[in-house]
Amino acid sequence: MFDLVCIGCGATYRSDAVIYSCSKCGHLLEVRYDLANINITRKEWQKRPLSVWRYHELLPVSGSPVTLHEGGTPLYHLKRIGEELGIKELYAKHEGMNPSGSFKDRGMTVGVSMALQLGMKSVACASTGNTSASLAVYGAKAGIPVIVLLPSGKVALGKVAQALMHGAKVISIHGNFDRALEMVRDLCEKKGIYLLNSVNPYRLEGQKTIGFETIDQLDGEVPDRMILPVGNAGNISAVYKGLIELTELGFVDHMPMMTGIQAEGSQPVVKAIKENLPEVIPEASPETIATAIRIGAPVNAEKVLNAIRMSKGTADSVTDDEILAMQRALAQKEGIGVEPASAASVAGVKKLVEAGVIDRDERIVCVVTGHLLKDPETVIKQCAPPIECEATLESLLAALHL
Ligand SMILES: Cc1ncc(COP(=O)(O)O)c(C=O)c1O
Repeated sequence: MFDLVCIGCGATYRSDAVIYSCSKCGHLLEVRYDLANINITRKEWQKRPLSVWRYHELLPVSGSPVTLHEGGTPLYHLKRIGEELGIKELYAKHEGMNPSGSFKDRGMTVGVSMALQLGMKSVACASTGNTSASLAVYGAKAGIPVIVLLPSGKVALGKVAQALMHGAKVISIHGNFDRALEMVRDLCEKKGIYLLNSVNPYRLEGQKTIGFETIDQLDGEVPDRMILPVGNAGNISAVYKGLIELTELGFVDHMPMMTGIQAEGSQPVVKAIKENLPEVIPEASPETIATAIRIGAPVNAEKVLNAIRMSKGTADSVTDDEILAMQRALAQKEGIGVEPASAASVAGVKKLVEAGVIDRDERIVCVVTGHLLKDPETVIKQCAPPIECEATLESLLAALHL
């Protein structure tokens, strides 16, 4: 039903090969379906519950998946922030509402299911946090051992807590994420462990369903623009790929402009887009409060440049202050709690609208990628502490100035 195809030279690999990049030219692989033989209509999809698995005809898993009911996340209309920015149709797809609190679950339900399908006995990843939390959760559900490599001291507390509690072997590397990824790739190759970073083409298959759901939630309408925070650039590339499949199936007739937002201190993709470079030049020391996107050498560089350029989208960066201000705005004006990296997408809208790059008439969907509680330390630092109060009504009234 599908092949693994090299995005560089077009070499084709069997679907049961354990392989992450082309053995001939080294480029990344992607899953290609025989779309002419996919017998499904959008109407039939819509009869099923909104979830990753609504779209199983366009996913590689053949048996029962390892699932915790991922996907089916809300698409919120950002009325107040939209009004302030003069945009009528501004939406947030809240991926923090997945089982482990981030979009990674969409990738892991598919990735871990494929690990079992391929007969793998253990799985591993490097992570800025959410990937490790999600892999720990799905590894636990599948009953296979999980190894995760984290950049020491640079992972938000909630994510480390999840990886530990769900039973992963957690290794704290004295180096950044990019180095941890190199190490885990070597480890997996040498020890026959299944790699579940976003170089794994199956993970991206799960993540592409963000785009499918968005279109279903907009009653079949394609947003003018989809905006995502970009780190390793897997998610934006995945959503683009999925929407291309929908156009090839004739389910939609055009593509949204794919727009990537990075943090100012970690913006190799933005630089490549703005300077029209043929490739992304890695940054050696990325830095941002949004630790989830603190990545200097995105592995999906080639895919993201193609997604942004082919869809006539763009990329821009936002400062840490802009990220935190939008995190507070989402929490306090919309009731939507997201972690800093997620707020980057909406902060990017504000910047691009004010700069006149985004038209106020556009229908815009921001993907907010992870839940507020992932990074409690950054939250606490921004908020005044609770008011201490004696256990009497008098003290309470005084504390409330009433
Ligand atoms: C919350 C959050 N947002 C965005 C991203 C970036 O996604 P990608 O690496 O696919 O670009 C990540 C990646 O870890 C993340 O955890």
